[in-house]
Amino acid sequence: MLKITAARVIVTCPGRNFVTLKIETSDGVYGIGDATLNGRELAVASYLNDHVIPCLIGRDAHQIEDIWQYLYKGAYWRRGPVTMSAIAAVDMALWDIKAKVANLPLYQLLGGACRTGVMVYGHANGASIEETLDNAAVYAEQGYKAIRLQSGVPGLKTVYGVSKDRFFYEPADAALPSESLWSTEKYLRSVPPLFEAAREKLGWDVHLLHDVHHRLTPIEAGRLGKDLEPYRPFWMEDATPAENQANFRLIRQHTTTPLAVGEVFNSIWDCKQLIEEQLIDYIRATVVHAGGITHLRRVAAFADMHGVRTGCHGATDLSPVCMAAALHFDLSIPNFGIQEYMRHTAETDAVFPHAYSFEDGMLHPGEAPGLGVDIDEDLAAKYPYSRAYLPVARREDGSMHDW
Ligand SMILES: O=C(O)C(=O)C[C@H](O)[C@H](O)CO
Ligand SMILES: [Mg+2]
Repeated sequence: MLKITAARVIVTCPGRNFVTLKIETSDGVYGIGDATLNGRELAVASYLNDHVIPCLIGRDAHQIEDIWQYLYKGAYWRRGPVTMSAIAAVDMALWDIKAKVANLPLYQLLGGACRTGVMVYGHANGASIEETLDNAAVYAEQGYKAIRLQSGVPGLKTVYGVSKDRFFYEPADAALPSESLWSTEKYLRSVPPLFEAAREKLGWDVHLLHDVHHRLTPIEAGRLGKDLEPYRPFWMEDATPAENQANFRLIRQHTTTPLAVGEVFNSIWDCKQLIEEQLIDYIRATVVHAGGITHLRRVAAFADMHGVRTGCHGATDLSPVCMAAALHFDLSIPNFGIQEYMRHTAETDAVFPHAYSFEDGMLHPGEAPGLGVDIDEDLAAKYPYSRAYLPVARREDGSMHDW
């Protein structure tokens, strides 16, 4: 038995907030897990400190599945982003421990590698089409095989997903939610010219992606998907809010543009109908927000039965611990699609030293035992928590719009 002797939550803010769980065992081996939920970080820290850690002490760290079931079924109040991020952090840490004890990189415990590397996509953005495509050209020169394009919208002051910084993008932008103005009509007019110009400039050998950030109704999403078909996007992401999974039937009726959704999902139940009815082509649920490696493998297996591939979220608000775990997962599953890769800053990378590396448009988790990532607690302590929120969107008449 490998007894869990201690566990603690480390909150740090090297430019943005991260929450990390560290579990220690009787053999001195420890594991870490990402528990970061952007804009609600302290809720997960409390869920872990006040409701999970007391139940972990004394348990056998090798019993990953039993502990997962205990934390999921035993919670009574099942699911939700806070609960499932807390469970995810425990799950990642326990897989880290098990792989360290086995002296193997985690992907070897998940069935070994199904591929030589993990194809990633970078984030090109800019205030104008020209600026966005100049940014995209840099990613193409760096060897990226896939690039997401997000451009400013003429007539709108700011657009979510368009960073003030050329290469680093931090979604949480203020200590209280900033408010941005939204116009669907202006947005819908702006995207097709962006993709037409992108194919002109970048050619057809690079995958081009776009994120709608839940802003359209199903029929508007169908219209945008149809408008983009001539430019063959790799996917149109978060086209419409997905609480009503049946909404995607309407989009599917109008366009063959591939659909991706799921970065806000926290369990298989959020995507069961979407997958079963093949209403999407890529499921974006992540290790940190969907219950960890144990649950995400179930989602991937279910998706594989229905011809759906993975496309895990990988923004900067998912820590390098989650990125490392995602890469082991991505390497080991048969229906991997693509992995989002928003590079972290040097400050963040210093707090989370890691073995994963980028080469020729792909990331690889490396061969270090476990997840291959650590947290420098002394350095982490130098960056105290600093409240930050994601912005909200209001329409031109002042009414609230879908996130
Ligand atoms: O990376 C993406 O696809 C995003 O949509 C960014 C998210 O809005 C961000 O990670 C939310 O915290
Ligand atoms: Mg997104």
